Amino acid sequence: MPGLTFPPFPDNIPIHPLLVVDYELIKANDADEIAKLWKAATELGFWYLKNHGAEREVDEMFEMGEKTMKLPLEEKMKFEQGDNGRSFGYKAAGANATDEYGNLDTVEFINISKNDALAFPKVVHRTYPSAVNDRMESTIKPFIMKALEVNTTILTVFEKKLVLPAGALLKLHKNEDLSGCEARCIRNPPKSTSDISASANPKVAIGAHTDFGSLSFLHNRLGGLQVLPPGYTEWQYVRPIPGHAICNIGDALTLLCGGILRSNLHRVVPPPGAQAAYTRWSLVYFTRPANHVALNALSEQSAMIKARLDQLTPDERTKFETNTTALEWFTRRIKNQRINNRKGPETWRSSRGTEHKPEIA
Ligand SMILES: O=C(O)CCC(=O)C(=O)O
Ligand SMILES: [Fe+2]
Repeated sequence: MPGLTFPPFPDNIPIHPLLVVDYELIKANDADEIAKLWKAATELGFWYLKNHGAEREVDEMFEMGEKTMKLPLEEKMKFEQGDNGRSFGYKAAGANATDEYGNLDTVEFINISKNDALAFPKVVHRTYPSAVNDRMESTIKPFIMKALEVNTTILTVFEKKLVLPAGALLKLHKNEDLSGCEARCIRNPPKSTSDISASANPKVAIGAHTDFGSLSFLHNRLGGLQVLPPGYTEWQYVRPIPGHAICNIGDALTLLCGGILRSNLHRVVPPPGAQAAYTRWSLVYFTRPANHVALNALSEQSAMIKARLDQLTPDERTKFETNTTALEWFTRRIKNQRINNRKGPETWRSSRGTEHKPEIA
């Protein structure tokens, strides 16, 4: 995959421009860049991140992903995540619903826990296929370390902007704590030529969702990611830009800050135009709070978060007092997406997070 050239991303489709944030300037504490990051994180919840310094690690992760997905299905299934709401391990194509009707997803992916990667060869949560183990120290750990650095820098900015005490967010995301933090490499198969010509209503690869955790650090090469920005009724594509990561806020962070930072609805469809004939690879690092963290707004630690909650009706406010832990939140969402657990539309609804339009599929 690295080095391959793809047909261009088409111009004649609805595209949503994201703000471009320069990571080097964020690290240098540049006030204008921090203002841009804050605007992106509070208005849409998605932005491009350039100069993140992880390109080499990202390419190597895609190589690892390709090797892993090339293993026989029978071998990969030995490491399947299962139906109990565990995320780590392999997920086969078609194991998750993409909507309340029970349509199936088309992606396979491998999720590698941060705790397992940092402790390797010690097993914290579970074991992985050989193609993962072979690259754990040379590729996966370095990628995770880069992603952690990026996400820690960004969380530190948010902590200040939310006028939280220093370390208030970081201490909920300690490296040594057990958490749902994971790296995910995703493969979506190419569409056949007949599918492409009949693609007025393309099959959804990953259903509409908000991410579960705090921050996502995403890398893709082909189009297919779509966002539903506030006030829109039509999905908008996000154009992949070489060397630019896509970052977004997840539910856990939205909940902790009383909704000031936005966790926006998104989904993945087959790549647009001539790109649809290619296998689509993507890679995400999900930063999530430690398992024990209660997902309630931090209003006692920030007058800004408290003021935000005070503007809400009592009903709206209860949304930010989930009284569930991060582990319970993830387990519920993951478990109810699994098609094997489906009883009816209510199962899909039970998998929902803070989505502002849960009925949209
Ligand atoms: O593949 C992509 O571009 C996005 C993947 C995604 O949204 C996810 O895995 O949560
Ligand atoms: Fe996502």
